[in-house]
Amino acid sequence: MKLLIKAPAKINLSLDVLHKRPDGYHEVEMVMTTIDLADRIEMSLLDKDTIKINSQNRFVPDDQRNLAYQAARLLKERFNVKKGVSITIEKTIPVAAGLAGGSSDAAATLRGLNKLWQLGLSIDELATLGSEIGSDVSFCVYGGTALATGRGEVIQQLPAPPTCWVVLAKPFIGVSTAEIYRRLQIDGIHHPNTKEMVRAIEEKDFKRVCNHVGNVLEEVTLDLHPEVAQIKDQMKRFGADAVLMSGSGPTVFSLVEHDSRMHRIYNGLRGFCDQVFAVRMLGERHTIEG
Ligand SMILES: C[C@](O)(CO)[C@H](O)COP(=O)(O)OP(=O)(O)OC[C@H]1O[C@@H](n2ccc(N)nc2=O)[C@H](O)[C@@H]1O
Ligand SMILES: Nc1ncnc2c1ncn2[C@@H]1O[C@H](COP(=O)(O)OP(=O)(O)OP(=O)(O)O)[C@@H](O)[C@H]1O
Repeated sequence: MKLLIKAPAKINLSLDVLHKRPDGYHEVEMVMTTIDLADRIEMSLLDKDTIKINSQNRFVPDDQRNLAYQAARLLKERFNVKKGVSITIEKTIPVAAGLAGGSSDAAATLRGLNKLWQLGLSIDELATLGSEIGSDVSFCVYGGTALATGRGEVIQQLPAPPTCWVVLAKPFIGVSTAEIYRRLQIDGIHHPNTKEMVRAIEEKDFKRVCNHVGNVLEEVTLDLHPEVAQIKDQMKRFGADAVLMSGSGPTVFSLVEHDSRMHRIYNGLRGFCDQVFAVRMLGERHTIEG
């Protein structure tokens, strides 16, 4: 038996850090949404009781470091599964880019194996399990658009944001999420207005969404990698309606209403960046399966 499942990337429309917690994580308030840029995960049952990971991408580990492997192992251990699985990851989402690629592969693996191994778990149960793998995994289990709090694992669904283009550009660098959080100076943070972002989405007000994008990790990554600021400047110059770094970076995205400007930004950034994409947001939760 075989299953093919999509693992979409996310962007953070806003990302705020409230304080550092005693467990070392940061208490966050984030508005996240999935986009039409996805890895394809193929899962097939194995007679042998093992987890096999295959990927052509040289940056993707094929052992227990892979978050998809960790998802399969978690389900096997927790539910005493004696079957094996072969997981092939066709990577489209740039690696270590702030787009939750690994987290989404893990979430897709949880959803897929729930079917393949006939575990009968609810989506909420899968999301709770996902939080044991990484802070972004719970959101990725649901997909769609959400307000994420706690360390990122407390998910409150939101309606689809207003329709627009998302143009993404990733410079030739990778970023460590742990290092960016470590370097963040909590005092003196300029907090984005999360409530206003949520309201703008609920009212499908594109201009207001654009006015309230914000990411407190941006400054930290920009200090380390000035090329991220250059990409932001270029996108603004080419006419983006809003420009922001996603997650801990280094990928920068712009929100664009008009097709002509989307083309201008996309063509202007190609050649200058490692990878450039122009995609739509997926909107609400139910659209991500398949
Ligand atoms: C930057 C974001 O991607 C935004 O969506 C997330 O906050 C990070 O999510 P993630 O990569 O799934 O994070 P995890 O794998 O759980 O943690 C990686 C590292 O980031 C730091 N980390 C992560 C999440 C959080 N709320 N506070 C933290 O301080 C911790 O040092 C942790 O060791
Ligand atoms: N399935 C996977 N795909 C990509 N990278 C993976 C995967 N599993 C483990 N990794 C490891 O995780 C690291 C971070 O990769 P990933 O693409 O998930 O980062 P990210 O998009 O910045 O994550 P986030 O936005 O959640 O912080 C990589 O350097 C890689 O070694």
